[in-house]
Amino acid sequence: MHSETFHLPVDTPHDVLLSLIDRLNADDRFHGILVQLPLPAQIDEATAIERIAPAKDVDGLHPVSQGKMLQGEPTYLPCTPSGVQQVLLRSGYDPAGQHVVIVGRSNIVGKPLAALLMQRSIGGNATVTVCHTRTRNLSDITRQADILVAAMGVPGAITADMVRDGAVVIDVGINRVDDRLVGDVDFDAVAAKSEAITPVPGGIGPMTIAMLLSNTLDAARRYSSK
Ligand SMILES: Nc1nc(=O)c2c([nH]1)NC[C@@H]1CN(c3ccc(C(=O)N[C@@H](CCC(=O)O)C(=O)O)cc3)C=[N+]21
Repeated sequence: MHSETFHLPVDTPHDVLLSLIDRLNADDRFHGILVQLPLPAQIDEATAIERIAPAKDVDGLHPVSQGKMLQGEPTYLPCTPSGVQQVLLRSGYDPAGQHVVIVGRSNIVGKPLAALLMQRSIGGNATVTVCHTRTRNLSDITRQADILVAAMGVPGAITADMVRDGAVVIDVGINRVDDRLVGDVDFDAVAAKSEAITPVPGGIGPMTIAMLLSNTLDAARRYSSK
């Protein structure tokens, strides 16, 4: 697989980034493009993502991809949400009929994950609750979760008292604290009472990368068969 990383200076003008995306859209050597987020203030994130050709949107964040996913149409799925779905399915925790509580409502994790897990499809059919900074009595809700997904980006925010005995806990947080990588879950205390839990590092991060590669392989196959 051929891959190139374009490291642009933090003060890159908006139009320079858009021209690079245009160039990569038109270059047959690339079947997939990912614009690493977050972007600096002079760049409008939504405009940059919309500039990616939907056929090359292996990150699954283009509004066309997100719209199709919401409607249950085939498309590139966003990598972290589909990584969460796959780790559940492949570990024997089908979300169907389960109460999944997602804490966090970002465009990259919380919102698309809710849409994915509620679909009428394999890996879907969950009852989904989304919590966020304006949620009242958060721990009353998280304690009702069969599957609890921590995606708020606050180190150690999910403590043991917020988790039902025997729950399955998915930690999506990637926080750097004193040069160490930690998740959004207070791992040791929560691990002691949960049925299963994903660690950080070594959990959803590598699943995200695997889904990106899988989407890119699909993109290359689709390109060569057209
Ligand atoms: N457009 C876009 N799409 C993304 O998917 C995206 C993004 N922007 N911006 C940043 C976040 C973060 N993210 C990670 C993916 C894998 C690991 C990962 O695999 N981490 C390893 C540890 C790596 C280490 O030790 O440094 C692990 O969790 O085991 C981490 C972080 C994707 N993101």
